[in-house]
Amino acid sequence: MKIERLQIGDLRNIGSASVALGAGVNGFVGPNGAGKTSVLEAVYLLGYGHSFRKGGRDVIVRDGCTTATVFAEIAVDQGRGHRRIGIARARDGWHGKVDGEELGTLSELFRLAPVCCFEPGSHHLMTGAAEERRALLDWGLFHVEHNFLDCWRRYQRGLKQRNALIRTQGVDTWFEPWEREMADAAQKFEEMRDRYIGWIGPIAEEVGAALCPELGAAAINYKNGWRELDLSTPDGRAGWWARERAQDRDRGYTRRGPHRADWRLGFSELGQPDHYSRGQAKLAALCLMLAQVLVHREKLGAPPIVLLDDLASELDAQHQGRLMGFLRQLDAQVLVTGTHHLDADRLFHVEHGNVIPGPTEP
Ligand SMILES: Nc1ncnc2c1ncn2[C@@H]1O[C@H](COP(=O)(O)OP(=O)(O)OP(=O)(O)O)[C@@H](O)[C@H]1O
Repeated sequence: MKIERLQIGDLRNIGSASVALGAGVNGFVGPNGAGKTSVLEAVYLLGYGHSFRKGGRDVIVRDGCTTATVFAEIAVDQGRGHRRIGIARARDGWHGKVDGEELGTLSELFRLAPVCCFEPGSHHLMTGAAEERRALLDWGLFHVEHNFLDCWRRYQRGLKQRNALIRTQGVDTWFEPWEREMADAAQKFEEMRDRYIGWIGPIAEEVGAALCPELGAAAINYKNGWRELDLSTPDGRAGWWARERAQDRDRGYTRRGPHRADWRLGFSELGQPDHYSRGQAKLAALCLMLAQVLVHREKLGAPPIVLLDDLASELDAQHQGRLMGFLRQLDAQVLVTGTHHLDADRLFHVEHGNVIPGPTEP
């Protein structure tokens, strides 16, 4: 999909902006605090229903206003179809719309708006907690495997119930139905994760070789969250959870299962991901994101939208050049921000929350 027009209302310092985006690279240039990242944030909200920046949900709403809105006219099916999508952050929570219809759940909106983002905090993906990395993996699966969301939700519901029983000293027989439900859902979505890792592994290797050959060979390291337990036993996952109940009660939570899975991108010339420098962690995160862009394109026929925030301060000129060449080859729609001139197909000047098309002064 590609965004043809983006409309933003009362988001951060942007009162009202209507932006006609082009295919290819759209550059947003302006001084610090102008509102460039907020434009990217608006697009990100369509794809995730939350920001990539820290802070509560309400900080995105412009001071003194009640609701932040983002609407987009998008082209789908290689331009053969058009949809109107929107999201609003109001006092009572998030609201989504597709073609004028209010949505009961936002997942329909997210499915229409696949977005990948590389921003100044992306290095945390490699060096921070596993939760963010799992979310990234599951984002990829959500788009390419249609049953994923259903299985994932069933598993999360079961897990929540099991953890509640652990905390409230529930008797063993109450655990069994939830453990069976979790096992059924987990088996299905772990198969999907295995498949995804199988697809992305060789692609990540190629991306690493193209983007940062100096780091050596890239390889995905995936851990399924079971810490080597043999899942092929006759009673499988449910059996393990039953046998581990006593220890889980001691620890106060379910210690094993796909909710503890993790994945990272390692390089033959680097040490453990935990020891990556900030710059190395950024490159690894970028390679992982690009590999996801490629898997998405291969499975769904078109790449997701790519957001690159403050690229010039994140990557040196050589890596920037390789990245942009890569994205142009993929025919991805890119939104990139910077404080100086950007190499873009279409430029916008951003100042005091206004987004103005046209050439921009360096
Ligand atoms: N809720 C809010 N209401 C009004 N203004 C806000 C709100 N939250 C942030 N701002 C302001 O909006 C602007 C948002 O800036 P943004 O981060 O988008 O700028 P930027 O152009 O990307 O800047 P930089 O180059 O420094 O990263 C800042 O000036 C900030 O002070």
